[in-house]
Order: sequence, then structure tokens, then C-alpha cells
Amino acid sequence: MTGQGTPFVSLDDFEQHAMRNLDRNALDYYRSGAQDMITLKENQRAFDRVFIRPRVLRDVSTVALSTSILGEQIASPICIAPTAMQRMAHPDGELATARAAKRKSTCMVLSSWSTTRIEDIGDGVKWLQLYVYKDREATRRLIERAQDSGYTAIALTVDTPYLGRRLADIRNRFRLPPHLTMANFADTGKAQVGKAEATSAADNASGLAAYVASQIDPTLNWSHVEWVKSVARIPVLVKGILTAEDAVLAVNAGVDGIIVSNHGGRQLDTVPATIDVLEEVCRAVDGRVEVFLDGGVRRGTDVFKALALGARAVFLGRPVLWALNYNGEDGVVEMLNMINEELRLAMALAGCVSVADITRNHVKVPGQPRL
Ligand SMILES: Cc1cc2nc3c(=O)[nH]c(=O)nc-3n(C[C@H](O)[C@H](O)[C@H](O)COP(=O)(O)O)c2cc1C
Ligand SMILES: O=C(O)C(=O)c1ccccc1
Repeated sequence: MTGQGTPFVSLDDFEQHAMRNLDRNALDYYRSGAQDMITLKENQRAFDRVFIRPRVLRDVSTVALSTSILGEQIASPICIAPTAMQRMAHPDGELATARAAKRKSTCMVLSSWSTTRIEDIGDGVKWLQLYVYKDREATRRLIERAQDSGYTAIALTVDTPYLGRRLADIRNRFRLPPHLTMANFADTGKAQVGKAEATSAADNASGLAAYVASQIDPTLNWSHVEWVKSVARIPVLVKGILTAEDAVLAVNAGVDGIIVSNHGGRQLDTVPATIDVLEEVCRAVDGRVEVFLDGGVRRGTDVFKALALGARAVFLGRPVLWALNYNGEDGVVEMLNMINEELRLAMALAGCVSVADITRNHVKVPGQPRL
């Protein structure tokens, strides 16, 4: 938008810019999905199969985007998903993202694999994304550090007992550039993502897969959710639920929220698009906890559809990385402004003047007539 070039008109333009600007190691890591990337593509395509049923003649001269998540007020239901290693996209990395989130009064989820320390993120609505590490004391310390630093929820990622198979990262032998570290682990000697040795074609030569295998506890099970609940004094959400069955187990385990996510198509390939399972999850949850969605959200109409199908708010993953790469903090603000204005217009044209006005009857889903 800045400068003399053609103005950016959609979130896709930020990605196109990053494709020309980012180095291969980082670009492939950020863009990739697992295996054949069926789920990655499906996340976006599935939104196109949902149609909006607009209501007219409703005085849409003012449209309010504000809402609350887990009791905290935010300016819009468009939040920021945790993505690891943001300093590969821009030198200011997570700091820039956090400042942008604060300027827009929205929620940022910090990845526990950030290149900025938990303590160094300024104020604002912020949650910490957590993995259960083999080192249980280190995991406990992360929760405590988050609480001491003003984070208001823990999002426990449950879809990554192992890293998904991302072919480009294997080919590239992905590494975190040597000047960067997994900053939250600086005191444990586990902050470097080294080069993996590929000994056979079947080995996963991505440095990240090896790092994950060495750090994350693959015994991850429901007792760990209860353990995190017992340690944390702030709400705990599970991130990575895709079925009604697991949603019920999560509610029974006492979680405070569910993030419907397939990890941006980066874990198990050929799982469904998140928008296609959102309603199933919401029905199973039946209002007992808030349900969120991420995956493939690129336009205001996508946000509208997710809210209509039961999401309290949505989270953006890759678009934040593209915007960061484009112009740091200001780039992320610009990207958020764009999708927020798209949402405002979609709501107005569909006859909704507040987030609470968006109902199930505002969308038509293939094979699921509901009226
Ligand atoms: C580069 C990248 C890194 C990610 N890192 C994490 C992470 O550290 N923890 C996590 O729970 N999810 C991680 N995710 C998944 C996102 O939180 C989110 O589920 C996904 O990106 C949403 O899809 P979208 O990119 O299509 O918006 C990552 C995703 C990407 C693209
Ligand atoms: O890349 C990812 O999707 C992810 O969640 C991750 C983040 C840091 C290290 C390993 C995996």
C-alpha cells in the first residue's frame, strides 16, 4: 500500500510479495503443508463452498466488530494464531506482531517456539501456545512465566505429537538461521535447531522434525490436558480438535475453550477443512465453552462464515507472516485493517450490525440445509 506500486487489495497480495522477497528456507517452511498439501488447499477452498444468505433493509450505517473472548474485550473477532520463529520473516519478529495486535486491540497467541522471549512481549491481550515437552519441569516453567508476564490463557496444541511430513523442509534440510534461537529455551541449552543428518530417503531431514522429536512428548494424552489444567491458574484451551468426539472429551476434561484447527494443513494431510467440521464441534460442545477456528481464513467473508457456523473468533496464521515480511509492525496493522474492513463490509451487506447479529441462518452449507 505504501510506495508507488500497485496497492495491495487482498491478503493474497501480501503472500505474493513474500514469495518474491523471502529466502527459500523460510518461505517454504512458512508456506508448506504436510505431504500432498490436500488439507492446506482444502482449508481455503471449503470456505468457497459456503454461501452467505444476506438480509436486506436493516440500516447498516454503523457496524460494530467488537466482541469478547474468554471474557476479555477485543476490537474484532480476528485474532493472531501462534506461528513459530517469526524473526525469519522480519528482524522485529514477534515483537512487531505483538505491537500490531495491541494497536488493533486484538489477541495475539505467542508460539512457545518463538524467537522472542515470553517476557519481552509488551502488554495487550496475549495467550501463550504450549506444547507438552518431555521435560515436564520446563513445561511447567513456561506456564508460570506466561502467568507472571500477563498472558491470560494457555492454548495447548494437541495435534503435534510428531511433526507432520513437509516435503519442502525435508528437501531444504530446514534450519533456523544461526543468528536466531528458540528464545524461550535459552537457559536450557535447547534453543538451537540444528541440522539433521539424513541417512536414507525415509528419514526426515528437516532440522525441525528432528528438533520436535527430541523435545515433544509423544505420549501426549488426555491426562496431560488435566496436568496442564492443574498447573495453570489461567484458562486452558486445546488447539487442534477436529471431531465431535474429541470436543466432548475436551469439555469433560475441563478445558475453557477449543480451537478447531488442523495446524494450517501442516500435520496430518487429508483431514478435512476446519470450516467443514466447525459446526459438528459446536453442536457437540453445545455452548459449554467457546469454540474458535483457524485455517485458511483470508477474507472478511471467511470470518463471517466461521462466526455464522459457531466460532467465537478466528485466528490468522500465515497472513501475519507475509505482512510481517512486507513491513513489520505496520505491515501487520495494514493486513489486519484490510481483513477487518472486509468483514465490516460483509456484515453490512449481509444485514448484520454486530457480531451477535450473525446467525446460522446467514449461511448455506452444501448438504446441510438448516432452516
Ligand atoms: C509457519 C507456521 C508456524 C506455526 N507454528 C505453530 C506453533 O508453533 N504452534 C502451534 O500451535 N501452531 C503453529 N502453527 C499453526 C498455526 O497456529 C495455525 O493453526 C495455522 O497457521 C492456521 O492456518 P493459516 O496459516 O491458514 O491461517 C504454525 C503455522 C505456520 C504456518
Ligand atoms: O511448524 C509448525 O507448524 C510448528 O508448529 C512448529 C513450530 C516450531 C517447531 C516445530 C514445529
